[in-house]
Amino acid sequence: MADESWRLPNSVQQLAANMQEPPSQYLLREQELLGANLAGAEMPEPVPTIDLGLLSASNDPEEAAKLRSALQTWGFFQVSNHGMETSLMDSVMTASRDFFRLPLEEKRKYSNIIGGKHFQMEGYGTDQVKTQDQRLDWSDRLHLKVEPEDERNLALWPIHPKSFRDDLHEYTLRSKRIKDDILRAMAKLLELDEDCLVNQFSDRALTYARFNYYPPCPRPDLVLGIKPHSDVYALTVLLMDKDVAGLQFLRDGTWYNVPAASNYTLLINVGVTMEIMTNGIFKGPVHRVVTNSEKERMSVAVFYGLDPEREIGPIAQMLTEDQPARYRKMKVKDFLVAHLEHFSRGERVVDSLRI
Ligand SMILES: O=C(O)CCC(=O)C(=O)O
Ligand SMILES: [Fe+2]
Repeated sequence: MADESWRLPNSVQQLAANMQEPPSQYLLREQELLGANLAGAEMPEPVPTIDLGLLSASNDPEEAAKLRSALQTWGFFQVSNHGMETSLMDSVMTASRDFFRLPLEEKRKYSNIIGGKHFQMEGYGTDQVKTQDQRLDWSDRLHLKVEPEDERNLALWPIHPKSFRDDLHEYTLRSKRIKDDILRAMAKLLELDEDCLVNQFSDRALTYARFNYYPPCPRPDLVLGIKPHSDVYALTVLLMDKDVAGLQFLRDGTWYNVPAASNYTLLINVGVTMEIMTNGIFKGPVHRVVTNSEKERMSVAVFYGLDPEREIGPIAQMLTEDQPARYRKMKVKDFLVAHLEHFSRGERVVDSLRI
C-alpha cells in the first residue's frame, strides 16, 4: 500500500519544539517567494478604528463615513467601544493559551483526525492535507462549531482549562451582538433596510470559533503561519495577541502589517460570503500570517456564516437592471466544500463563481 503518512501532519508545536529546520513541506518555493516580501510594509495610516457604540446608538455620520471608507479601502477595521469587557477577552486568551500548553496526548483527545485517518473540520490539529505538494502552515488550531447551539459537538470542547467552555460561550454571545451592530451599519451604508443583512443569518446559520496557535519558527523568511486567503464566511471577529504581530493584508500588490496593540484588538474583516451577498460591493480582503523566530502568537477568530442548507448569491435588494448579479448561486454547503479545495491550492473560491 502507498505510504499516505503525508496526509497526517504533525503538530507544529511539536515540530517547533524538536527541530532546527522546518521540513520542506513548510518552505515556500522560490516562485512563491518572488515579490512575497514576508517582512511586509507599514500601513500608510493607522488601522481604521470605528467607535461601535457611537455608530450603533446614533448612526453618527462621521463613524459611518469611516466605516464606508475602511470597507472600501481595506475590507477590515478595528472596533472600539464595542461592549466586550477586557476581562472576558483576557479570559478567552488565557484559556486558549492554557489549552495549547497541555501535553500533546491531552490535546489529541480533541483531534480533527478521526480513527487515525479521516479529517473533520472541527477539532484540534492542522488544515487538511489534500495533496503531497501542498504548502503547510506553521500553526495549530482548535476549530469549534458554536452555532447553531444544538449542533455543538461538546466532545471536542476542551474540559481543561476548566473555564474554557463557559468563556467561549460567553465570548460568542458578546461577539454576536458586535456582529449584528456591524451588519446593521453595513446595511445602512448600502441603503438597505436596517435588518436586511442581520436577517440573512437564521437560527440555523453557522458560527465557528478558531483558536490559532503559531509557535516560534526558525525560518520566518521562508515559512508562513497561514497562507494567503480570504475568509470564506460573511464576517470575522478576530481577537489578536496583544504582544506579537503577524497578520498582514494585501492591497494593490503590497502586504501591509497589522501592528499588535497593547490592549486587545477586535479586528473585523469581511469574508467572501459577504462579498457575494453584496454583489461585490464589499470585498473580502486577502490576508496571511507571518511567523516569528522568537515568540509564539495566538489569535481567536469567530466566523459568521449562513445556514448551509440555503443558497448563497447576491441578495435580491442589491440587484438592478444596471447592476445584474456578478456571481452564480450555489448551495452554501457546496460552496464551503469548494472553498476548502481552493484554499489548499492557495486560490479564492469567489473567483470561480464570477459570472
Ligand atoms: O491569526 C490571525 O491574526 C489571523 C487568522 C486568520 O486569518 C484566520 O484564522 O482566518
Ligand atoms: Fe483569515
